[in-house]
Amino acid sequence: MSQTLVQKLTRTKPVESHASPAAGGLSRSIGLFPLTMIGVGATIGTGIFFTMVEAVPKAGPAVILSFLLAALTAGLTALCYAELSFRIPAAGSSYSFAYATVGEFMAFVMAACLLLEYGLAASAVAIGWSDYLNSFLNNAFGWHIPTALRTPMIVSTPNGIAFHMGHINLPPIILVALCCFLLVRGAKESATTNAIMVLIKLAVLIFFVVIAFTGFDINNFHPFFKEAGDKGLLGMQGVAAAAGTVFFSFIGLDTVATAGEEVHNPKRNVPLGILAALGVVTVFYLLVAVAAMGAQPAHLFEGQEAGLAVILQNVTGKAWPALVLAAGAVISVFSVTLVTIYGQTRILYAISRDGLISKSFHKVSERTSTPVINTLIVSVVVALVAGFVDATFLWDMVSMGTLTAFIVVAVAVPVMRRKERALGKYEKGGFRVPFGAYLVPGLSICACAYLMIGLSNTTRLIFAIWMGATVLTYFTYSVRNSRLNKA
Ligand SMILES: NC(=[NH2+])NCCC[C@H](N)C(=O)O
Repeated sequence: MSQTLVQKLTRTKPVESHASPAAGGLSRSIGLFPLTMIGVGATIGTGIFFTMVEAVPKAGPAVILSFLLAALTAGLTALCYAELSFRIPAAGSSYSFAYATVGEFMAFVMAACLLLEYGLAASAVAIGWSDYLNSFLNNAFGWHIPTALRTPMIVSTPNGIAFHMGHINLPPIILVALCCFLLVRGAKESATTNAIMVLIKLAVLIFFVVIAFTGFDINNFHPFFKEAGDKGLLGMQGVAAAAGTVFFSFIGLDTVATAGEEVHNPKRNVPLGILAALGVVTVFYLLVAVAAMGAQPAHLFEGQEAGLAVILQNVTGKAWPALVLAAGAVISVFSVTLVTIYGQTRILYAISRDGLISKSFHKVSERTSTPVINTLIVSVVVALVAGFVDATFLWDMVSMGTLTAFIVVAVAVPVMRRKERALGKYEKGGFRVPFGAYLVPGLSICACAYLMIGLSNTTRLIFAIWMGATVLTYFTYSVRNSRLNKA
């Protein structure tokens, strides 16, 4: 019996078909610890090394509250992801959640948001890596990478877009190639390499906290809020604005859910992995924020280019701690890029298996059990964007895509529970969002919508164009090739 258009747009994929991957699929090789490290690796990265410089001028010492607010927003979303990943442990993360609940069309829209959240983020993070590498080389050897080889062709200037012919940002391209090499070799190898890099970056942050605490002065916390006479937004308004800035540092926990088909015992490990990663990230960020605030007065943060490194230099009066920190940042951002590209390939894998995009994305190599063609295509696109485009274009689009994805996931929680009840299959046990099906997802939606308000009109316009292209693709290709047509 053929389906009407509305039936096609809202058809959902049965949960059972997510859970048991077909033969010739990905292999289960990742345990709880490396999985948690994937979450921490994807999340702690570029942001924490820089965000204080932008956030403290907005909130003053009350930036501590901004971190708590951002952690709360990220936490509400993480709870939703944890519940859904228990019910739908598939490689596609939020895309698969949407497909099982709000239907095929919304799942495809979600897929387009995820290309921003992962693909574009990978490019943006790789560009950040280039900056750290350069400052590390400069500090260590007094050598700069030549400007034409570390700046993009397409640049944003106060007067609009400018083209610098002959310029290419080479370091991020090399970084993406390295990540591609690792990811093609194997998921387990990549997870192990990642876990090692994560431990190094946590060690570097501990190093920062310990040294910064030796310069701790409680007076730096007075006055706690920005007061009348200060620049910018005051009191809690400043705190909220800074929370929007800090939030970026908390994105990435959902990467845990993209590993759903390569994890041992995913129904237990994926929810646990998300919550454990959230805990680790929150504790580290709060420690860093308190230590940094205690080490210098709030007004010093503004325009402090090298972020945390300068604080160490000021506290100790020596250059080597700053060097250690810069080296840590280089490793840290490497692991963010690696796992973000990993997440993107697994999401495309799931979409391709459902027939909504070309089949080549779910071809898995027999030798390495990794989706080789998929990984190559993703890497080339990520590398090209990173090599030629200015990062300022990218960050806001990443936030827009991510927040939209988070909202759809929150909607999916009550939909999923209802569906299971209706089918008489409500599963007891496992992880469930506390306080009923509506409170946490509802708060999560409000928090995300609030952060979205802060984004620029240009961002919203480009996002609308991107969505237009998505809808076009869906109607010209996906709706006709969906595997559910044959079901
Ligand atoms: N899935 C993602 N968008 N990952 C990118 C996360 C960026 C990370 N929170 C950072 O501060 O560097």
